[in-house]
Amino acid sequence: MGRRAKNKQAPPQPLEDFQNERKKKEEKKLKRQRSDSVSEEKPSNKKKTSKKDKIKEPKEDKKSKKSKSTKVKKAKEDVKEDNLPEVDLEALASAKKSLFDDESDLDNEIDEYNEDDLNNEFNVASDEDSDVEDVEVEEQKATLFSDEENDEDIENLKELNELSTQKALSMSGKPGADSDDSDESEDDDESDFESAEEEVVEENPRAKVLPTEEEKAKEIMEGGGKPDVTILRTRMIELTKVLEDFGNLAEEGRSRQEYVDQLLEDICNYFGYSPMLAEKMFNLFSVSEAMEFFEANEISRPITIRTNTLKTSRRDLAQALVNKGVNLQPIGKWTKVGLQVFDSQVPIGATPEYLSGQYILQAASSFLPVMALGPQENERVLDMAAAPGGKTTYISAMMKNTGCVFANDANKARTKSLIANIHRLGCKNTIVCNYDAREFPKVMGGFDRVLLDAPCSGTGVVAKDESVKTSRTEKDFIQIPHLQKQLLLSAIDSVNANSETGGVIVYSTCSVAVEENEAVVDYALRKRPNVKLVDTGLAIGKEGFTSFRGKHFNPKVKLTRRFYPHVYNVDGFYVAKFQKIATSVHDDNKASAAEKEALARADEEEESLIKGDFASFEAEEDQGFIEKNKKVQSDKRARKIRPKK
Ligand SMILES: C[S@@+](CC[C@H](N)C(=O)[O-])C[C@H]1O[C@@H](n2cnc3c(N)ncnc32)[C@H](O)[C@@H]1O
Repeated sequence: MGRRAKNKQAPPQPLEDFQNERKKKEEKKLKRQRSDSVSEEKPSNKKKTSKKDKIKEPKEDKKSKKSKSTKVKKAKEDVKEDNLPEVDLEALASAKKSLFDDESDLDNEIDEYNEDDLNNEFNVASDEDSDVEDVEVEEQKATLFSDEENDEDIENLKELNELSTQKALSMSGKPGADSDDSDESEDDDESDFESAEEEVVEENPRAKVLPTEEEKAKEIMEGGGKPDVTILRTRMIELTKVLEDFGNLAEEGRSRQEYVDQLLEDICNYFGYSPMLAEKMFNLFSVSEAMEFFEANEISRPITIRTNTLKTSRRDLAQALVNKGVNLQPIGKWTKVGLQVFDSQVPIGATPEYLSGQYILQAASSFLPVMALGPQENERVLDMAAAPGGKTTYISAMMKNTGCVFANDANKARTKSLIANIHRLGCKNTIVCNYDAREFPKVMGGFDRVLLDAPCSGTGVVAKDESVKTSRTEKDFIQIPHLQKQLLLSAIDSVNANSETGGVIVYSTCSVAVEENEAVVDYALRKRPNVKLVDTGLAIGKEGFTSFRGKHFNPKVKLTRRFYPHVYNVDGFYVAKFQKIATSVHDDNKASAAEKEALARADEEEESLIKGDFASFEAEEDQGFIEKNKKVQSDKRARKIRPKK
């Protein structure tokens, strides 16, 4: 039972606006928390509710409910309304603290970069319609971009987009061609918001939030087999509040775990996750941030395209597309090739520019591993898991069609789309191959750079593929990392440590699970001390975890980067960059994928055996044995490494 937003909303914000807004909100939140703690010092049984304490109701009901208290009891009474939209983003957006903190209208209806969907979605006016040029728009086009793309160009593009939007609105006969509806509604929201600030309600800080088993059974009965979404939403907000200030808000005699368990149950019912996955994702964040993450997964990410610089410049592409009625904007300062598409009067996956390979539909997060890889002209680069080629074609473009890119994928069927993209985008320096990537370096080694965009559980792209919510099992989070570890070792062994320009390995996944990210990187650092982690060089991203739920990783794992939908409005992603500092015996490894698999299995079994044996080595007297064992292991490793010449 996913709670996906179904209503088309205003165009999504560019990443930078999204982040600035988030920053402002965080500052506001801090301010609010500071003033909360000041007011806590003054004893009072009256509490002034901030606008974020209020549960924002759907527009038609909001005003009439302004004077009501936020007590859970009251909220439960409100459940009777039956006209609720499937997901009330507004209500979620204005909940306590940063819970569902994002008030921006980021939603659009397209779930995936499925070209047919995109074409239908954006085909709001016929091609002939777009021939009717607006004189004002024409004049603007002439000055759209100067030779060097700069901020002024971007401003020009914004203005041009506005004119183009107005033209589209007036052609479609929709109201608002001369006014900005979204602004108006924001003002409207803001005024409701402000008046809520002034409200003073009596509140029992230790209100009963946890339902009894009987109450839960009743909820299910009254909801016709499943709990009512409004009850769930209200309770999630209240549970989050309590968990964020447990000492002051929890009911006497109730444990934190009871609140967490209830919240997880509600998350599963409301958003449609399996209990295992809900808990796994919940554990990655603070309680309120976890709620933001779950909420962001209900909203599609913006449609983005990457300019193929082998064929055109972003400036020329933007101009050509704007001429056709595509409303777009640069994604953000961190990329010089990305454009965000707000809407279009033409099918975005079938324009002449698309068909002639001037751009590719590509998620913004997908640019990041290639930027971290930083391929140079005339290098030899391996893309180990390349299909359908979004990153291969970017690598090829960064190398300006020089050198050689080996684009490999184990799935033969998927190499068809890889080949099609390589052809369409005019990549002439690329060779497609079809191996299990664990066969490298037996197939070929000595690359200047290797990208491993690994097969993964897809927990970062739930907004694109809702099936992830229920299809992933515990076993996946053992088996997938098992494969990822072997692939990463093969990637490392396939790089030439003495490369004059590179010696770089980038590991990426579209998963947020620690098992597939930090744990894999940490494993590689342990197994291959001839590599070190280096800064990804990416302007955005959160630091990788150095410890997680009792597991400690190499401190350098901090250099890896995590990307989250609720923070950057991009798919959940992970990027790690290694530099190979010395050759090792493994570089000459002629083992096949099957042999490596068998070895990895034995290794893992041994590791877990050792872990089991060492489980009682916590005591101080055993510390000496542990240290001695570590030294023996590291001496063994050192003997295997040959220093870089
Ligand atoms: C995340 S996708 C790659 C996306 C691609 N890099 C892009 O940007 O378009 C992972 C790919 O790994 C491939 N794959 C899975 N197991 C593999 C293996 N053992 N060796 C090579 N490729 C594998 C899958 O077929 C899939 O195409």
